[in-house]
Amino acid sequence: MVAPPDNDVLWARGLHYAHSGSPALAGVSIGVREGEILAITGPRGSGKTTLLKCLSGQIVPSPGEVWFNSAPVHTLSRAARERLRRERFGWIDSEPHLVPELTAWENTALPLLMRGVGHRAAKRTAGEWLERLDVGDCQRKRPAALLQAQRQRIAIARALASEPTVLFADEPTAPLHNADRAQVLRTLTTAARSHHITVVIATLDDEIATLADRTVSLVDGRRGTALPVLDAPDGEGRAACSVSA
Ligand SMILES: Nc1ncnc2c1ncn2[C@@H]1O[C@H](COP(=O)(O)OP(=O)(O)OP(=O)(O)O)[C@@H](O)[C@H]1O
Repeated sequence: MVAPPDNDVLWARGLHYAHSGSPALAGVSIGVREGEILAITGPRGSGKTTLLKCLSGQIVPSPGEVWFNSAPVHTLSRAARERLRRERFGWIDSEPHLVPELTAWENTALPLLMRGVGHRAAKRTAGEWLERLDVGDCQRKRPAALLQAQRQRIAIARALASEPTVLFADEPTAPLHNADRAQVLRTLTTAARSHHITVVIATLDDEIATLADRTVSLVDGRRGTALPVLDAPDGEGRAACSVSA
């Protein structure tokens, strides 16, 4: 095994993965720089979710290597990978998975409380993130009393509140109305930048090209061809690129 470049917080080489014998990734190599917002795009079934799961240690590539902060992830035990995910990674799914018995603020504060943050501080932090995601007035409500779009905003607030080193977001705007998607993506990327959170985001939203630092496309489990560099009017997104399998 050859160690990855020092400036990549995440680095993966030659990732292959098959679901029950059906190939989903066919030799993807990728590096993610510290603080970068990297968008993974591609048509349905191109392997975006599988790539995020490999990079975040949820599944182990075979063959392939994943490194986090210059340490191998793919050789870790299941327990060690779970600890890494709990302590250093965040995950936003395409559907909000909230604890039904807990209120919005309790759901948002849960990862902080599990890390030993005091009740008062956790509640204050959760409240701030819920305000930022425009669901501050839902704090005392349980998921069943909320719209799916509100639940998703709470799930995003929960992921950001624990300030992970790397935040993985798999189609995070899927449950939102079109009108809300760009605003939520903007909030997510702005918050990540201000808190130095590295983001790897799989999305079909075109808006991401103007918000991400780089865009990598997947086609049939391989990296696609180069995309043109985009000049965002406000300079937020810095480029889009992708080359070779
Ligand atoms: N649990 C599974 N069992 C069997 N096949 C799967 C499973 N998960 C994904 N696949 C298959 O692996 C391939 C890649 O799927 P993946 O979900 O990674 O792609 P994706 O780009 O995220 O797609 P989508 O945008 O639809 O979520 C697809 O052909 C998909 O059908």
